[in-house]
Amino acid sequence: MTTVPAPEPPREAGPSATTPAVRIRRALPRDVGAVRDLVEPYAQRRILLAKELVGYYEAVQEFVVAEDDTARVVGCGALHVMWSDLAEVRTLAVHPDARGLGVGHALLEALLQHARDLGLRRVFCLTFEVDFFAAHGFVPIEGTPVDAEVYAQLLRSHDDGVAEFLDLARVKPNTLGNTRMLLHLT
Ligand SMILES: CC(=O)SCCNC(=O)CCNC(=O)[C@H](O)C(C)(C)COP(=O)(O)OP(=O)(O)OC[C@H]1O[C@@H](n2cnc3c(N)ncnc32)[C@H](O)[C@@H]1OP(=O)(O)O
Repeated sequence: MTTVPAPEPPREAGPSATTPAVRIRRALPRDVGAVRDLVEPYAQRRILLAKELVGYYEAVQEFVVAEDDTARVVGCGALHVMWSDLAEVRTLAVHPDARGLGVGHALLEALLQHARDLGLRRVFCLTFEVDFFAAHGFVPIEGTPVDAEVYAQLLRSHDDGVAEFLDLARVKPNTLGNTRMLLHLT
């Protein structure tokens, strides 16, 4: 569990400098409703992958959330392990009121630290937010960064996110315009 200090005051016009501190912590099953409410508007705009409510409960142990000093969940993100050395950052979302204040950065850093703690070497993401991820060391890639044997194993997954990672035809409409990015952890 990490406590994130109060974000720096906005550098330009933006939310008030009185923005409360946020705390990054593991998501609990009771957070699922708030996480779904956070993600849903972005999913409707096809920025994030839509999920059924049951899907959030199934994945809750992959999630961290950011809560403000009123215990309101203002951000979330997940780390999904793909293979022995590889995971994907998923469902990173910050409430529109809280964007541009460092909450997304704090969530992503927590997920990347979790990846390091798990002994992973590489983290993938599929995103429209290329500059944000590039600022954290991700670089755009082409194709799927696994060998043919691992690719064949991953094809056995029923997970839509894995299908997107593999760039399968059935999920191409979900991924149009997204950039595939990879980070090598240090
Ligand atoms: C793998 C995936 O999940 S891809 C999907 C990613 N999610 C989305 O696209 C959903 C919609 N977007 C969002 O929810 C958010 O904008 C995110 C998650 C992309 C980023 O979260 P935010 O909290 O807005 O990001 P954060 O504030 O940490 O950083 C954004 C920018 O604001 C800047 N910033 C940070 N703190 C402050 C501050 N106090 N004042 C002004 N700017 C600031 C950062 O430096 C950064 O600038 P940069 O992009 O030039 O480096």
